[in-house]
Formats: sequence, structure tokens, C-alpha cells
Amino acid sequence: MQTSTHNDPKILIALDYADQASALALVAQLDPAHCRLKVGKEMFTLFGPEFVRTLVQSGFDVFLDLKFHDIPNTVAKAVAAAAELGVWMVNVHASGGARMMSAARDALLPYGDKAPLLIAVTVLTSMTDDELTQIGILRSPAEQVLALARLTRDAGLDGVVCSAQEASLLKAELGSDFKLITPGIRPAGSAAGDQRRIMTPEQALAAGSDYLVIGRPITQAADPAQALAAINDACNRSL
Ligand SMILES: O=C(O)c1cc(=O)[nH]c(=O)n1[C@@H]1O[C@H](COP(=O)(O)O)[C@@H](O)[C@H]1O
Repeated sequence: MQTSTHNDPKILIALDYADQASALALVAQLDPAHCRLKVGKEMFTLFGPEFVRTLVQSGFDVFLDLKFHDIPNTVAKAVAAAAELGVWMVNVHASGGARMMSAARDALLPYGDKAPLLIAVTVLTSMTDDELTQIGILRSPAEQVLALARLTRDAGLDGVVCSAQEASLLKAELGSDFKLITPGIRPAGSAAGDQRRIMTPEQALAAGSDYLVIGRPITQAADPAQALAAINDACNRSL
């Protein structure tokens, strides 16, 4: 039974496919009551806004994951364009700074309660301590995530993308209303791939994640619908 996730599905499936037919074949097996869909840079670059509209018209909440990072004016316009598509969530990079994030937030004001949730990426879940050092960030990943999450909250955004490993710290520091979206989720026994700071779905929810971004453990499974159902069941048991 997938009961407690019906009204607010926790799983955001990352549709990272190189062809539309494969993505739509997966979507045809899914129910908007049990999951939401994430469209990222690969599919948006290949298939554009029309693909996003198709998913929205099929009744799915869509997280448009384009991680905007540019000058404030450009990001504000991009975020407004995402709102026009009717997406449920859109994101920017927190490292674009407070002024960029405030401009994005202000661009959504005309959409009122139809505005997508506006989220900022903190430190990518694929990054290690050494990689942060290489780009001049001498703080630990957790310290950097917390600093960027504070900046995001102060700019009036709805939440952040972070690793579930940082979720309990952020909930304690920033409060329960500030949403945590956590990729890098791996059910026990599934391959980490390029992800580094990972957790299981149950651990992530227990740590305070509001939504779990899951790609390959579902999309590459022999039976993706069954893989989703198993993850939702495990999540429901842990809620
Ligand atoms: O913003 C994201 O969604 C994101 C942020 C991050 O820090 N790490 C991360 O993996 N993602 C996305 O989450 C998805 C994870 O997919 P899998 O690793 O296949 O589960 C990919 O689409 C990534 O682009």
C-alpha cells in the first residue's frame, strides 16, 4: 500500500534519458499520486519546453532542474519562464549569491500561489572534500552547505537541494518549514555510480529530507514501477 505519500509524493524521479520514447514509456507506468518527475539539463536540452508541457498536461508535478546560475536579471527571466511552463519546482545555484536569489524570488511574485517552489542547490552531492578544496572552498561540505542554506533562507527561497547527510543539521538550524530536497539516494544494495555523499531513502527521510530525488535506482531497474513501489513502501514504513 502506498498511502501516506498519496497527497504529497516524496519521490521525485529524475528522468535522465537520451530519448523521449524511453522516458515516456517509463512515465506511462507511473501514477502522479505516487511520484513527481524531475526534468534536468539532458532532457531539457534535447527536447525543450514541449517535453515539460507534455508531462505537466499528463497530471504530473514537474521539478524543472536547470540549476540556473547567472547574473540576477538573466536568472529572474529564466525562473519566470519556468513558471509559465506550469512547473511545480525550479532551482538555482545558491553560489550565484543573495542578489541573484532575491531577483529570482521577486520574478515569481506575480504568479502568487501558482508560483513554483524556488529551491537553491548548495553543494552538489557528487562533490568530495578534495574537489571543494580544488575550487577554493576550504570549509567542510557540511559547513559550506549550511552557509549557503542560510543565505538561501535569508533570500526568501523555499528550500535547498543538499545531500541527506546534511539534512538533520539543516533542519535543526533552519527550521522545519525550510524544504530539503535530497538527491544522492541509494536503496540498500544499489550502485552509487558517480554519487559520493549518499543515503538510503529511509535514512534520508529520518534525517529530515522532505523530498528524495532518485534517478538510476528506479529508471535503470528491470521493473521501474516495482522499484518505485518498493521505495514508497519502505518510506511509508519509516514515516
Ligand atoms: O539538483 C539536483 O537534482 C541534483 C543536485 C545534486 O547535488 N546532485 C544530484 O544528483 N542532482 C540530480 O539528481 C539526480 C540524481 O540521479 P541518480 O544519481 O541517477 O539517482 C540527477 O538528475 C542529478 O542531476
